[in-house]
Amino acid sequence: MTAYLIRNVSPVGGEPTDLLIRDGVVAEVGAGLSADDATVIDATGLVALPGLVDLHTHLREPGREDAETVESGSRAAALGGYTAVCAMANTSPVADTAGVVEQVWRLGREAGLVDVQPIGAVTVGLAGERLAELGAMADSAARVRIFSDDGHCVADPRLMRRALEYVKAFDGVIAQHAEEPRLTEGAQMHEGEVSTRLGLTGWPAVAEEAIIARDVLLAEHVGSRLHVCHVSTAGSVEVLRHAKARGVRVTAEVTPHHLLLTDERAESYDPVFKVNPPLRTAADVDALRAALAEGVIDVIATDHAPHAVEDKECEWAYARPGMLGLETALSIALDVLGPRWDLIAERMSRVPARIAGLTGHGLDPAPGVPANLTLVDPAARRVIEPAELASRSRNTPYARMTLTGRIVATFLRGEPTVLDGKAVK
Ligand SMILES: NC(=O)N[C@@H](CC(=O)O)C(=O)O
Ligand SMILES: [Zn+2]
Ligand SMILES: [Zn+2]
Repeated sequence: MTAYLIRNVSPVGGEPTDLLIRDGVVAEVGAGLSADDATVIDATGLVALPGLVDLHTHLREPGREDAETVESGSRAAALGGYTAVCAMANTSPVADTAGVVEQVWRLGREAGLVDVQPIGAVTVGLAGERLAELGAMADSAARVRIFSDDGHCVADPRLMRRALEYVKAFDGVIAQHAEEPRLTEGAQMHEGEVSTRLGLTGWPAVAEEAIIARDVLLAEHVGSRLHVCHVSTAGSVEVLRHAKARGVRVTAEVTPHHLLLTDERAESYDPVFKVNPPLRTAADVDALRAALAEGVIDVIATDHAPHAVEDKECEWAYARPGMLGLETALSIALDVLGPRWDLIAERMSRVPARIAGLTGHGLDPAPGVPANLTLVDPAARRVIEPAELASRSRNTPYARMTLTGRIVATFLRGEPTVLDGKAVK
């Protein structure tokens, strides 16, 4: 195993220093280190973050390997500065058995670019009728702790209650896609002024807020853990604030796109901007940003949702919802939050690692800590070229935009997965 000496890097909240990485861990931290056998990386001007952790990634394998594979998605993640991703269960077959989650987990190990932590489905086939084998998935080699029917809402309150009760035994968490299905039938975009003008069926904010309100009450009632996926409205923030003030065990995520883009993008009728939940208003974006800074929203999660060209480059009404996120998330966070590195580390690494129970991740470099970290050049600017992305899909909403910040290197347990901004394998 090669040792690496990272020279003159800025740790979060500290003065430039050197890091020596050896045998998978951070061996030494301090100015003026030397090691004859180490490969030296001049990191002047770079920031060292704990490796990013994504609570919400769609890797599409098994079933839609044309859109993404565990390997291609892992490479996109590493290039985005991630060292761990949680893979959503809406694959084909659905990840609702120990067999499927173990398959995804093994594929992640084989790719060896990030730790792939499978999420298990809450209900069999995501059909919302019967609980899946949550215990068997938790006991499997994949050690599943997060369960989600993402893509679908666990709409039946009795099933949701039973799922919350069930996962308490192993400190699991239910990650809810909050969408009251009866309020979003045929919905194409956010319900508001723009949808009225365009004549597209609206997805009202209340369809999200009503489910979050119900679920925080259920979580409180049974004393279990709830995580809310892709929060998108100002009203949801108020419900979460209220629940947290009451001590409910609820955490929440926001995506980069909901922090940056608004429903006005739909005016282009470009389906790249079609996503679930839909892009909302500028007032919602402002509320989400404030909630993220304040901690009412705990983490940024990408909801990286690759789709094949034929599912995306078609009429708006027929296009699948979802956009890529892994390779651009840090740049969007930097744009939205500014160079508040401690806040970025908190929202994109430390807190998501804690929610997922990934004990080797989300740790700032210190002697003996697993060397999961990423080096960022905050001054670099790059133009996003969809064809140059590592993802197998091209549905980025940032095509040809100039973004600030670039991942220079990522280390997974001391081994580089990215060097000089390029994937190592
Ligand atoms: N976000 C999306 O618009 N799509 C996701 C499903 C989801 O996250 O709900 C997908 O799987 O494509
Ligand atoms: Zn979802
Ligand atoms: Zn999703």
